[in-house]
Amino acid sequence: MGESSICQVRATVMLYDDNSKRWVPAGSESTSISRVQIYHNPSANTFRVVGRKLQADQQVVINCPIIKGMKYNQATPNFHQWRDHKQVWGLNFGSKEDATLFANTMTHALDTV
Ligand SMILES: CCOC(=O)[C@@H]1C[C@@H](CC)[C@@H]2C=C[C@H]3CCN(C(=O)[C@@H]4CC[C@H]5C=C[C@]6(CCCN6C(=O)[C@H](Cc6ccccc6Cl)NC(C)=O)C(=O)N54)[C@@H]3C(=O)N12
Repeated sequence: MGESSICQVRATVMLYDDNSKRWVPAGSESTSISRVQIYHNPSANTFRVVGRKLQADQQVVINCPIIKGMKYNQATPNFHQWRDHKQVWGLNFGSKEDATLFANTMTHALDTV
């Protein structure tokens, strides 16, 4: 049994650059919308966030496991963020509905792992 996508939203995936104290777009320089999904592997009971640019190249801009105890911060209604072991991710959602859907799925994942 492989992984299946349990939620799909549109968001710009950002990384916080500690040196410049700025948010920079993940992946190649261009700030653009990605399709961001949460995948669930039921046999391993693992979840991860995967984002691909909507542009032709479908570049993977985030592939981040959802780790037990991770804090998911809804900084604003459509900008949410979390830390992994080495960086801070930010999602700038295309809509508040997408933000709510993603947050609900992330919360479910964090309650389950
Ligand atoms: C409107 C104009 O927006 C902007 O120009 C930029 C570009 C906008 C998108 C393209 C983006 C949108 C929305 C706002 C919302 C506020 N915000 C910030 O960055 C705030 C302001 C101060 C700054 C300081 C630190 C910083 C960065 C790194 C992480 N962090 C923390 O505070 C973490 C948070 C956290 C809490 C709990 C759990 C996990 C985590 Cl991660 N705390 C800790 C304890 O880790 C942070 O989030 N910060 C955004 C912003 O400015 N911008």
